[in-house]
Amino acid sequence: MKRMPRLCIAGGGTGGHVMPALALADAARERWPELEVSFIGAERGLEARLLPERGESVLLLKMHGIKGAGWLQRLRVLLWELPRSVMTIRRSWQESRPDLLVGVGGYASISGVAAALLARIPVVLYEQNAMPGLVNRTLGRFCKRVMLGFAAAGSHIGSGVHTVVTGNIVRQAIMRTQWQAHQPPRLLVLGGSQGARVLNQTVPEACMMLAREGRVFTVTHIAGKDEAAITAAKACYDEAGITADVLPFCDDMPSFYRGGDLMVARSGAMTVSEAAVSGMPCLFVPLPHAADDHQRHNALALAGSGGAMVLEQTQLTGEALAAAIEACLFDPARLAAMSRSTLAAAPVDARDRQLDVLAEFLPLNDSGEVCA
Ligand SMILES: CC(=O)N[C@H]1[C@@H](OP(=O)(O)OP(=O)(O)OC[C@H]2O[C@@H](n3ccc(=O)[nH]c3=O)[C@H](O)[C@@H]2O)O[C@H](CO)[C@@H](O)[C@@H]1O
Repeated sequence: MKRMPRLCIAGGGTGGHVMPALALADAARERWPELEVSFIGAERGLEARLLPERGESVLLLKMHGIKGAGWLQRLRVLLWELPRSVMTIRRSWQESRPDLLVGVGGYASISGVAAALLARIPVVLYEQNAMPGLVNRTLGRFCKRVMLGFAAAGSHIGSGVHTVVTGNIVRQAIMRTQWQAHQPPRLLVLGGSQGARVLNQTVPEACMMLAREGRVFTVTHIAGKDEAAITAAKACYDEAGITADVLPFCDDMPSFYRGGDLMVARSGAMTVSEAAVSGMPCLFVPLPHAADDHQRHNALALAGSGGAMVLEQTQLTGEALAAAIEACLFDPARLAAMSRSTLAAAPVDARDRQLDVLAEFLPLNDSGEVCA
């Protein structure tokens, strides 16, 4: 029987890992229609909902993260959950061994990468952030390539690691969005894929102050799953007479980006890259305790081009945020200039660059088609 070439994408947990994984799968299928793509994820991750909804084939592992966990939980993960997951993965490969595994980060990535290395399957890692995480820095030397979402990450990875700056791969529908000014102006709020408490509290407060000064604008606010925060933010916008949509999660991010003039956001890697490709002017509030301060490094990639401003969470009061929003949202010329600057920093050819890296390790014939 003819055996189709197979790509396995391992990782997930939050949107910052799942969304680029989906974008990569779509791109790979488009370039190589015969390629079989499967995923390895965690039962607790966002992928457990999103991938089956899309009809994707996914092996979901019973795994917990170790970030912020106590030592007992860490030991349990490292000595029990990780080896068990590796065995589960290797068993699943008895029938359908992949030709290449891409580790996109998150809980399930480590198990997938470990299983692939043990089975001598080529591994490519994908680091989305401008400051690479410990796992990629450590495992990188055992893998064929490490694809970098931001060029700045390169200087933080050891010399024994083969890195390729590809940029972050953004879903095609978001690539097609184009920034345009609206009247009245529209403010977007995005606390990453899980919401951000500080934005849920401070942005409605700042908006209330602006409304009291007679400013007219609308708000779309993605707040995460915290029901109490959603209710409180809605009440604040209503009291100020602001037309606002507050939602826990948005499944239509292209419309979200199309519908805004300025975004206040956390600076997760994909938020920053999506803002760049859609030309979205931004006020970023980096997560202060992100590992190695990676959210600040991500934000600086756009701030350096002039398309974004970075606001410190420690100094983020309603007044300070209101002043920053005021300075941008009601100045069409400034917004347009910021939009041009974000676009100039956009990873426009990340898709091709990532596929070119994968092509080095997939079984392809001379015409670049996958071969059985
Ligand atoms: C708290 C935390 O650990 N955050 C990390 C996590 O962020 P997080 O998961 O928030 O990731 P990003 O900001 O990088 O990306 C969020 C992704 O989810 C999508 N999205 C978001 C909200 C929504 O309602 N709908 C939706 O589809 C966005 O379009 C984007 O594709 O992974 C990132 C990438 O490694 C890191 O930079 C962040 O530091």
